[in-house]
This record gives sequence, C-alpha cells and structure tokens, in this order.
Amino acid sequence: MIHARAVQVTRRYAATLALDHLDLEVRAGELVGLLGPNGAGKSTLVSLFTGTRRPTSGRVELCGGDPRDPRFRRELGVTPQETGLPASLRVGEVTDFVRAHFTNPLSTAELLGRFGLADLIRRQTGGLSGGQKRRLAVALAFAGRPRIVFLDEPTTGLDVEARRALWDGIRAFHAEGGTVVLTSHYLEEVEALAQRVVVLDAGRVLADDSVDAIRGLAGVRQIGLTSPIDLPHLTGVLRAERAGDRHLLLTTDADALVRELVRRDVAFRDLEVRGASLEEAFLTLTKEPSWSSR
Ligand SMILES: Nc1ncnc2c1ncn2[C@@H]1O[C@H](COP(=O)(O)OP(=O)(O)OP(=O)(O)O)[C@@H](O)[C@H]1O
Repeated sequence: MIHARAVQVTRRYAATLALDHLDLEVRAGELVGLLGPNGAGKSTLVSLFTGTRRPTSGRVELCGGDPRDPRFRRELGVTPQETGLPASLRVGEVTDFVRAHFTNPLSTAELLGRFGLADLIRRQTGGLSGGQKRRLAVALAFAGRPRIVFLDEPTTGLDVEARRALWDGIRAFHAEGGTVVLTSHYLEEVEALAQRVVVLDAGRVLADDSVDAIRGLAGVRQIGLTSPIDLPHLTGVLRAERAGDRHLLLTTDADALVRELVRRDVAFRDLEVRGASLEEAFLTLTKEPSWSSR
C-alpha cells in the first residue's frame, strides 16, 4: 500500500521553481530519509504531503486521498521545522491538549516515555531548553497513533543525547509498522534511521536508493594536486577534472591512488585529500563537468 504519493508535482513561488515535475512513492511501513542541500525543496515537498500547501501542478496523495481532506489528514503526524509551544502550559497539559484531538491516542506517560521526556511532565514549556522543546514538538507528532509521520529536520540543534532519545522514539514507531518521512541535512541521521534515501536537488529527485548504496557514494574522496602535465590513466579514478595545472580526482580509495601516483613517478605538489560530502559526491558524479574531463 502506498501511504504518500507525488505524481509529476511542480511547485512555484513566484519566480522560484521549488519542485520540478517530481515523482515519489512512499510505501506503508517505510522509513524514508529526504536529503538535500538548502533550498532543494524538502520542506516544500513535506508541506504538500501534509496539506499546508497545494502543488502548482501535479497530484499529491496521502493514504490514498487528498492531504487537505480531514479524513486523510487524521492519519497524519507532523512536526514542522519551527517549534511553537504555548509557554505557560505544562508539558503534560500540552500533551493532553494534542491527544484530545484523536480518538485513540497514546497515553501521556507512554508518549513522553518514548521520547525521554517523562521527567518533564510538570514543567512549563516556556522553561524548557531549546532541545527539550524540540523533542516535545516531535513527540507530539506521534500522539494520535498516526499511520504516517513527516518530520522536517527533527534533530537540528540537538545535542547527541537528545538526538538519540528522539531517534529511539522514531524507531519505536517504525518498529510497530508506522511510516516515516524525515528530512535531514545529516547523513548520519539518515543512516541511523532510514532504509531508503531520496536525495533532492533543485526540486528534483537526484537519487533514490538504499542507505548502503548512498553510503558508497558518500565514501568518495577528492584528491587535489598541482601538476603541469596531463596525468596518466590511474586505477580507481571515478572522475578527473583539470583547471590549468590543478587536477581534481574522485576516488573511493585515496590511499591507493596516492601510492600509485608516487609509484608512477608523477610530478605533483600541493597534494590535498578530503572527503567529499554526500551532496558533493552526488553533484560531482551526476553533473556535467564544469572543467575539462577525461
Ligand atoms: N514561502 C516561500 N516564498 C518564496 N520562496 C520560497 C518559499 N518557501 C520556499 N521557497 C523557495 O523554494 C525553494 C525550496 O525551498 P525549501 O524550503 O522547500 O527547501 P529545503 O530543501 O527544505 O531547504 P532547507 O534545507 O534550507 O530547509 C528555495 O529556493 C526557497 O527559497
């Protein structure tokens, strides 16, 4: 069963094309990570699936219906990027207020316990730390036992411990068969939680694959060196670019490549080895070369 579907979805904001004929299907029980650089369109896509915005063209479905229709929205849990909580209410009161909107909610104790918030039940939300507020806002998305949850950058700004507490809560929901779509800038977060990764860039799906496949791409290293000559053919080079005397080589085994350069007596200076970020790895591997390429 498909829980969320986008068919040829385009969304414009005046002159900005935020989503560009995007297709995506999320099946029941999947935990999907949406990854992509700033402005890729992740939040826009989430807002279409959660019914807070309409596509400019194309179709969006949530649990088989229109996400703007209350019958289908009832199946949904959502935490937006920005957290707003009534400052004078206690954590337990806010939780009860949200629970009251649903016919079969989780108990307050269970919900707060799942997200490591049980000790804060009597605290006013205005007195919580930023990280505690964020955890509460994410926990509330799960109050009504939704079938599908959308989390927009759930752990941005959280320390390691708070992040792990949140991950545990998300995992518990998924283990019971819940569907989760989360956006993140962190590969680590997507690796920790998701089986499937969808990489967005400029409003399009750049890659849609297993975490393992994505991890392979993220393992790409970039070697920079200066040499006046054309480099010989070197084993393990995924891509080579040259601008003047500067050469950039992409490889999954930087050590072996440097050894080969030395063994073959290639004259070079200013050697630099660095990890390509996930986005860079994708962009470099998929984009047309901006420099001369071999
Ligand atoms: N309300 C708006 N009005 C005008 N342009 C917008 C609006 N919301 C988003 N955009 C533009 O649409 C594009 C996609 O933005 P979106 O917030 O969906 O990306 P994102 O991948 O979620 O980015 P981030 O990781 O920074 O949250 C960007 O170019 C953004 O500037």
